[in-house]
Amino acid sequence: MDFNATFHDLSGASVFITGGGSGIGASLTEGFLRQGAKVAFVGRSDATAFVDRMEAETGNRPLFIQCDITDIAALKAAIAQAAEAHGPIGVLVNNAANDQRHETLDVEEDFWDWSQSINLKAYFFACQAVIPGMKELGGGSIVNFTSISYMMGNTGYPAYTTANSGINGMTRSLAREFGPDRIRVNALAPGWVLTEKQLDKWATPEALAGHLERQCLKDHLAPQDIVESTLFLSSKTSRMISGQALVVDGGVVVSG
Ligand SMILES: NC(=O)c1ccc[n+]([C@@H]2O[C@H](COP(=O)([O-])OP(=O)(O)OC[C@H]3O[C@@H](n4cnc5c(N)ncnc54)[C@H](O)[C@@H]3O)[C@@H](O)[C@H]2O)c1
Ligand SMILES: O=C(O)[C@H](O)[C@@H](O)[C@H](O)[C@H](O)CO
Repeated sequence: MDFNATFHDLSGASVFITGGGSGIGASLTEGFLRQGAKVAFVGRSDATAFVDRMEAETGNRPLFIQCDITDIAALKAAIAQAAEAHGPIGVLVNNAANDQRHETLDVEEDFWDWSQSINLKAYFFACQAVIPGMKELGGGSIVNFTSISYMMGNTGYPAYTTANSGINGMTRSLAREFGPDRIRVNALAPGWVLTEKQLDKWATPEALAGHLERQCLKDHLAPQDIVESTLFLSSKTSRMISGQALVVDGGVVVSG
């Protein structure tokens, strides 16, 4: 993968990424590794082949910890393990999510709780778990992945869009509370990013064409298009940016 920017302070930084083994997360892992960061990531399924490939391609081996983030005790233990290996976490990227489609009238309580536990609850408790270490470090950066889906008023996954919106509220509140500790908390809202999963599951030619119609820029987004924005929010380059939502969507959501 080719990146333009170097963020010098990310070299040697202890970075924790949820869902860093596939989709956008895999590109994030690679992006941070190429900056020389010490990267730990969690995911549900074994990622040894990906870790080996990353080491071969970047010369920097990430630490993979198998963990289902709906198990908050396991998530906290994974963060503690990463901090033990790499030092206190200076950058947290809450990236893992699940955009499984569902109809409002079909949703049962169990599905709702499952969706919120991945798409919102795990985000909060990951933030809570890294904050004491960030205080020790004298600061840190948290990047919470959300989506433009709720801004577009998309249908077909209301539990997911509810969580996406909640992430922005949580981001602003934590940014206010921990700003005095120099901990920055921002959200990053991608547009439609053509990961293998999206291509496999939802990207019909009609849906792709309709979405491109709504973008100012007429190229589809790829996972690597999200990486440098994340590195920027993670790095001290953005030292006075906190409580914001950065939209990276090719210009679907145009403000003003
Ligand atoms: N791809 C898009 O078009 C798009 C658009 C807007 C926002 N986003 C956001 O970007 C982020 C990444 O999306 P993506 O498309 O790469 O998703 P993805 O489904 O391709 O990957 C998600 C990752 O999270 C992991 N994960 C999911 N549930 C988990 C669990 N319970 N425990 C541990 N790990 C778990 C998966 O294993 C995977 O590695 C998400 O926050 C998503 O909301 C994506
Ligand atoms: O993660 C998401 O938010 C969704 O999975 C995607 O479907 C796109 O964002 C949406 O299609 C944009 O219109």
